[in-house]
Amino acid sequence: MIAPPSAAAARAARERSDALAKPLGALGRLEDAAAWVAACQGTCPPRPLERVRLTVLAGDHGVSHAGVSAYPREVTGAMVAAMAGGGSGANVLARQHGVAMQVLDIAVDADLGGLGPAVGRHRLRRSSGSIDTEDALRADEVRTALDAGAAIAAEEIAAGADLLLLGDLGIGNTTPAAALVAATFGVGADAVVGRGTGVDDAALAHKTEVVATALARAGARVDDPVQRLAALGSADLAVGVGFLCAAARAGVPVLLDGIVSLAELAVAEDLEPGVVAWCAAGHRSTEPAQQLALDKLGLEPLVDLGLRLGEGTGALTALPVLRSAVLLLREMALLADLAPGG
Ligand SMILES: O=C(O)c1ccc[n+]([C@@H]2O[C@H](COP(=O)([O-])O)[C@@H](O)[C@H]2O)c1
Ligand SMILES: Cc1cc2nc[nH]c2cc1C
Repeated sequence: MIAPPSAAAARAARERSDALAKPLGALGRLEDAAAWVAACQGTCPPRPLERVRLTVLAGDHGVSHAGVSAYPREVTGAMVAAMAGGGSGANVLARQHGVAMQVLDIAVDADLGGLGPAVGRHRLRRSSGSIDTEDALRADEVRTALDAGAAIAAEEIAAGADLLLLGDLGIGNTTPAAALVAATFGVGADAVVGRGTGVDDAALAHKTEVVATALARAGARVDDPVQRLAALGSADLAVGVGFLCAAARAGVPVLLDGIVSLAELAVAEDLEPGVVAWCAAGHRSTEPAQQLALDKLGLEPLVDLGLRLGEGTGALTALPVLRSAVLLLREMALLADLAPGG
């Protein structure tokens, strides 16, 4: 069990919130958000979230050859290059909000060596297995991926981070993510599969079949989180699980993104109970699996704008809201200090 954030700091934050120059509860869920940051930092009022870092984990998926996405597999490598060059949606928002951002090629089906050594320094393999017909990974590859995720989180924390953001990039990745959510919470493919990049009705039905086939193929092995990642996950998803576990162990809070980060958290919480307390939900994605995981894990997202881009863009969009919550708790006057009569 991972040690929880400070209950005493959360209590102090609630008391301070109640004492601010406003009607009781008038800042709504911003009060919850500020209390979460205070609890994670173990201090009230919490420090401003100045040093924020985003890691985008990129990988390809065997199922992207199986008609489950609206876009071809080649987009993954092209988007990693765009991101390394600063042109993705996530780059725009990271620049706007002063977030240090990196993209890592974990298992892209392309040679991205031309982007320089940093992008590929945690590369594990070329694509992951097609989960409807074979395991995504061997169990030893899952363990290597979990260790890589922990090493990436450690690098980010060593660079100085008040808050970590986790993003994803990979054509087809909503299929293994949905399968992991279904297996974790014991629901069927129908309850988790969504349109991802925008598949039509026929492809949605096919994608549901692919997830159902994968779940049937994996069988009872999915009760074990490592076997679940091996059977239904991918290298990049397993790295994300290791990243979340390590951040929580180190007591560094994480702002989550869409379906992939929620699937990663669902498995992480099984692997090391207590991770979820160190995570906040950035946004509500359009994917049913993300909404199901949010509900099951007891998380309420900060924003709900119909985003379905991935890359960490939902977390980046929510970041100013979280920052506002912290500043309000730090800087507002107290009701008791107001001059009588104004
Ligand atoms: O974050 C989300 O909830 C989300 C929802 C739909 C699509 N995506 C992004 O789109 C890609 C996966 O979609 P798909 O249809 O190829 O499985 C991948 O690069 C994700 O980052 C992301
Ligand atoms: C262009 C494009 C950009 C993306 N960014 C994350 N997923 C993506 C999927 C596509 C297709």
